[in-house]
Amino acid sequence: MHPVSSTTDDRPDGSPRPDAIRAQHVSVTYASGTEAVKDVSLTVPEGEFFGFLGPNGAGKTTTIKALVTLLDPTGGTVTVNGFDVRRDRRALRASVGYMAQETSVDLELTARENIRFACEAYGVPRAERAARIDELLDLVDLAAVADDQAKTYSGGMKKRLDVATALVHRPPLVFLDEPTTGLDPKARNRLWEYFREINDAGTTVFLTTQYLEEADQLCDRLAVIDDGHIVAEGTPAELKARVGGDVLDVDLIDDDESSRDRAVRVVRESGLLDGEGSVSRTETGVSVTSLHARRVGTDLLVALRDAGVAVEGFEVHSPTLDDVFLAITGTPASERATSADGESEPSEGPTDQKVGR
Ligand SMILES: Nc1ncnc2c1ncn2[C@@H]1O[C@H](COP(=O)(O)OP(=O)(O)OP(=O)(O)O)[C@@H](O)[C@H]1O
Repeated sequence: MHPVSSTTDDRPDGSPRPDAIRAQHVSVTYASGTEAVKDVSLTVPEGEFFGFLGPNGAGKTTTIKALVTLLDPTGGTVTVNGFDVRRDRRALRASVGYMAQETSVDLELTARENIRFACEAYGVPRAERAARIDELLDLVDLAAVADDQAKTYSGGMKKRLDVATALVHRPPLVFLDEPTTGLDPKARNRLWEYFREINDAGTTVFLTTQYLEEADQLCDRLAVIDDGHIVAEGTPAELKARVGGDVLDVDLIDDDESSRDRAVRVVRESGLLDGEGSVSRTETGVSVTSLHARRVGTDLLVALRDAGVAVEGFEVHSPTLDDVFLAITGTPASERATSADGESEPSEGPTDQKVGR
């Protein structure tokens, strides 16, 4: 796999930005034998908002853990903020913030107390703590409830508190592991604002997500991981351009597997796509990507009807990152979910612990 190349602008004086993350041929095999990460190479320059996108179980969390020294890679080399993941573990950990998927908030404590605890754990000088706590409470809009116990907070508020605790030591690089999973759209949008603010202030962000829209909204550049391999990389616009054409999504009344397969055959055999484009099953029907999707859409619907395939609805649109995933892997992201058992320990891995603590 080729390393993910940088497209971020150089500095004003023309010198290239140093790399915040440099990972070469990284692999992680768990003791169970699961090869969770296979030959992953990526480079993230300072200041970038980088997205690591992939379905459930693709290897996102394992990659982050290898980057922040919570797991030892089975193979490959990693430097983060110039620190080697094997040789400079302590310095590396002190130089990054990490918001894990599971909350680290102590529900019995208030927001202020949670942040103060994180300041102590990260060694923020005593004299600076009060101001730092107020600054972070403001950043994540929790000042008004700062002295309420965290158990009274909504899911979104707890996530915001997690963001604040990951930032207490002002790390130049922050890892956000699926930070908005399970949140409603309003809470998600609010978190996006903070992530943008953090990045605008100069912090490099490495975000993992299953939400293609999230990656599209926030990220300068993306890598898509599937089954431990990086399968695509580029800016959101570049990835969408890879789809090559517009997308016709057709929902079927009978959307069982054989009906969807039949619809795929009908589209392929219709000859309407002039030998280009692609057609794949979706969860509820079929998706046709073609340079001619807009022009031949109606004819395709007629062909389906004539073949006895009942159509419930359809839509033609410009490609989204969902379409990118489908085009790259041939399967919708949602159909590729595998269960992350999370049971056995990695072959060389130390136990999980919060970075910097
Ligand atoms: N501790 C572990 N022991 C054994 N296998 C594991 C362990 N943790 C994860 N895996 C497996 O490694 C693979 C990658 O999992 P990982 O959690 O890195 O994926 P992910 O992309 O972060 O997914 P999710 O969105 O579910 O967090 C999966 O097959 C998962 O079942």
